[in-house]
Amino acid sequence: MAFLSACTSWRHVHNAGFTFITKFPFVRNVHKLSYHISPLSSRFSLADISVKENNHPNGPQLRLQTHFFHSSSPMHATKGFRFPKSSTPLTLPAVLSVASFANLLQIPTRRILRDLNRLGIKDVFPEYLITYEYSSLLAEEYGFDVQEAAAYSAPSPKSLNSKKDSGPLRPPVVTLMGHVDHGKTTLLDAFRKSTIASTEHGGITQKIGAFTVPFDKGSKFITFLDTPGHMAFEAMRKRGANIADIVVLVVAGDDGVKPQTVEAIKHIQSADVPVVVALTKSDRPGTPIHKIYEQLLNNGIQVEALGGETQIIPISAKTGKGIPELEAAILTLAEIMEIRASPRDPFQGWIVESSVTKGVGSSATVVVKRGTVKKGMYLVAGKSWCKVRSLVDVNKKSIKQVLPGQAAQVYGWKDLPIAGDLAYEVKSESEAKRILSDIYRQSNEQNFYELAESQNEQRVSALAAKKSGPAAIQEETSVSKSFNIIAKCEDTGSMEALSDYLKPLQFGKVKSRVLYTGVGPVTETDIERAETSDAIIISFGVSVPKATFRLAEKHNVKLLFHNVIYHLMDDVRKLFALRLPPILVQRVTGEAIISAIFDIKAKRAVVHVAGCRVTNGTIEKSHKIRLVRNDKIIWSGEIDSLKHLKEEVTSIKKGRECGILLKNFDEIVTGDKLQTFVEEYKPPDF
Ligand SMILES: Nc1nc2c(ncn2[C@@H]2O[C@H](COP(=O)(O)OP(=O)(O)OP(=O)(O)O)[C@@H](O)[C@H]2O)c(=O)[nH]1
Repeated sequence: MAFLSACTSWRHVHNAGFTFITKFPFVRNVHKLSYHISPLSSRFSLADISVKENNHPNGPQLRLQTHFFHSSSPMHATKGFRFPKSSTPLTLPAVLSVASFANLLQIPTRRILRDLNRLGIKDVFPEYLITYEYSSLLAEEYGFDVQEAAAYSAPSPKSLNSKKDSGPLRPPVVTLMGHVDHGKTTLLDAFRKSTIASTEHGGITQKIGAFTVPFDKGSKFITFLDTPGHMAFEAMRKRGANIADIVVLVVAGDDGVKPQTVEAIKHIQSADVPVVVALTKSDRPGTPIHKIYEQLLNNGIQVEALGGETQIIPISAKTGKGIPELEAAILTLAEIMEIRASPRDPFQGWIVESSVTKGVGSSATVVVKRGTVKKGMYLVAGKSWCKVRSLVDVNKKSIKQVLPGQAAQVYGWKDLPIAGDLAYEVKSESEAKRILSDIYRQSNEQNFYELAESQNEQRVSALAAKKSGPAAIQEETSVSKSFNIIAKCEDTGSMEALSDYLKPLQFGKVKSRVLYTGVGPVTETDIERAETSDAIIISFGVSVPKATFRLAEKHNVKLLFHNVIYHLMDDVRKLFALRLPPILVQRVTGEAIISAIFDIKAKRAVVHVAGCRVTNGTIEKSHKIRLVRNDKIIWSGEIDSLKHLKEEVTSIKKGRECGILLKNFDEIVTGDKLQTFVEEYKPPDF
């Protein structure tokens, strides 16, 4: 097994025996298969295994070639079956059941089951799913010429940040990046003379906004992308850096370099994009400029004032100070970079955001990197295509075309493309459909492989658990505990951010499981699915009508609605904590300090009674009590007697004095603290 996995070039191994082809992502199946075939070696003389890695168009492949040669080989010795005389061409899907495979090959199912069994694949049945590498192996051994389906043929995009483009200069795409609340949107407002920042939910940006702003009396333009600073939106920031020609890194002068500034710098560096630093809020007193220079330098920004090439421009979006200098710096940098694109080239660009509007359908914000988008054109992006129905610019004005370096809303998508998808022009509806059918086929293959793998794995572990008895079954079920979530969002960008936050949630053996996410309102189907799968539903940014809340309540489904990511995160964590096994905690109900010790004669001996003043809460006689000395719990137990003056009482409130006799504990000293407490179960802090 280890031997097979170690092979990276043609090798020959004696005493082995058949052929299979596997794509790189499923190489781990090689291990499984090699495990499965091991029983064979004792039964058959197997001839030759060759392993080769080559440059297949679908990615690296491992090809293992072997030949059954022995007369006792199950395939060759099979009675009553005539192999195709010459190799008959056969195309196999990614995954199919044993029964369908048998049908396709016109070989009796029981014979295939038996041969699989002999190959070491035990407990197979007609519905058992076999993946391509198994089916192709078998089919070849039955004499078929297995042919692979055509590979995905979408045009591969040239680098969209190519500096080699010819054509006229185009407006630069400038992404604003930085830590939350450092002033990105307010800076954009200053450029646009708008007031977006004041209208945002929770005062934070939660989606990428694209705005084309005129400068120099309309002779020049810059297309700005505003990115969210909250930690949850890392994927959007990364995308923002990848799409940008230039990044403006926003750092608040009064706060300096913070975690999301550092993260933004990493994305800027990995996208290899030039940067200008805007030192915002410089109207506030005491901006420690040199400290910030050092922080930036320590994170790889070569500050101009310290001999590097990156300009740091102090600005105030409130007073307008430094704004013209920042604008000039961006335009000069763009001129030096000579960002060119021909409007006549085939269109290529990026989807930066996408959403569904009731009555209008799917729309996507597209940034054009080269070529022109016009009404009537055919576009493909991700798994969607579109005949451009209408175009709307950033001022919500209907336009006829979008030129390179500009952003606009494109309407007419058949399905919703996803933020971050590459968008490109195709010639016709039929070309778009052909490309998409290839894309879908590939993605279905991947899904099928995963489905088959998980089903087969489940079977293997179920069998193992059955053999090991009830304890193993118990262990298995406790591992698979999950906090199921269905999430509906306003747009694909927030859907991605929410998924990125939800998917890794885990505490001990309890894990989150995002059943699915979608764009649009919560539907009755979502509620029914949540009910059957014991899931909560999250609606992020899409308001939920009262009737939907009522329906969810009727089905006993928890439905959360939030506009602001950090409020949503708080609530999700609370609900997750409720699914965790509760922990036993001691809640202190009263505290008293021992100020004197009285020796009292009891029936047979002298006992020490603690003379106390209650300093916090109420001392309840019925509660448990513990003694704390030098911040350490020395003892815990029960109260034997609680007295106010001479009267036995059940409780004593803060500020009053009392005498406490502890049950079976006598070693008290003045200054000790007595705490009454109750024990309760509560969800662990998560
Ligand atoms: N005094 C002063 N306040 C500013 C300046 N720029 C932004 N602010 C304030 O800083 C706060 C945050 O500003 P935003 O523009 O929303 O910050 P942001 O970086 O876009 O925030 P996120 O997008 O949520 O990451 C707001 O209260 C602004 O009014 C500035 O130059 N001077």
